[in-house]
Amino acid sequence: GAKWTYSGQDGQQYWSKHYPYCGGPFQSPIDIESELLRFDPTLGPIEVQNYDLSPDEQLTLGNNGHSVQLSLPGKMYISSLPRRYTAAQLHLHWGSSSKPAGSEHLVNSRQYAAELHVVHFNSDKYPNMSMAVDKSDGLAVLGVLIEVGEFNPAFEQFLKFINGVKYRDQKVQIPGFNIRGLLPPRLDEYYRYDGSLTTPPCYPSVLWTLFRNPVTISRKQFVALATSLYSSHAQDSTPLPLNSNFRKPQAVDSRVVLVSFKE
Ligand SMILES: NS(=O)(=O)c1c(F)c(F)c(S(=O)(=O)CCO)c(N[C@H]2CCCc3ccccc32)c1F
Ligand SMILES: [Zn+2]
Repeated sequence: GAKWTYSGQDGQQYWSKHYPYCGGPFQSPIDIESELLRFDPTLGPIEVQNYDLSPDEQLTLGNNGHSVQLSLPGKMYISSLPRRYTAAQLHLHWGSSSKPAGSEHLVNSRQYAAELHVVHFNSDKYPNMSMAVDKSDGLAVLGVLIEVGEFNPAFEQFLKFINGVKYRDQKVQIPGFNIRGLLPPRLDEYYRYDGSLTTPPCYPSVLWTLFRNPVTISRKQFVALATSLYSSHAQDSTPLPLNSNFRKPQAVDSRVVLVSFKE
């Protein structure tokens, strides 16, 4: 489709010109404010299967010009939702080294340094991501807030390869590792709401699960993420740094955010 960026002449306030859903309802991300929350006792712990990948398994780490993404094997899935949601890829959103706040979701207007998204599609109903991406029950994304603190060995399993994907469309094969290690310890505390892709085409097709507890990466790890990548191709004369790749919070309208925890 048409090119889009996070700022400038093709920036997020113009996305709806070519991608009408971006100007529609049920958009993500949102600012998760306390007064929107409703405790839902039926929200049990998130259960994931086959996230512990063997190092014999090869994953493709890539720079798609909008984020750094890691392809995930179809044996990984979420088993605690009414339908099986099979993993497709994970990617991140982050700020810049000068402005280290780059999460997409905010919690009571607090923006975290970065955010991890693990994208899954409803494989009970659809054969692949492409068929699921624009269906209202098509996708489920697990979101993890990231703050700067302790070094994170799980994130290092792919961050250590980031210099191999500096430029748009570069890809490298990396050994599998335990993807569960990227998630916070507690999968029973999360926010839940109906939303959308946070990039064009912004389809309102995502069941969002944002874990309550952030994880940490070290400042060195954050700086590597925020300063290593370019959205331009290697041969382009003007290298465009890839950072601050987060969409601003969208209107909540009459949506309620469910929470799996009481206080
Ligand atoms: N925040 S978000 O809404 O979760 C989100 C992103 F922010 C994001 F950048 C991506 S992208 O890296 O593919 C770059 C542009 O779409 C995705 N990809 C999804 C949706 C698009 C189609 C597709 C096909 C296969 C695998 C994943 C995806 C995305 F879902
Ligand atoms: Zn995302």
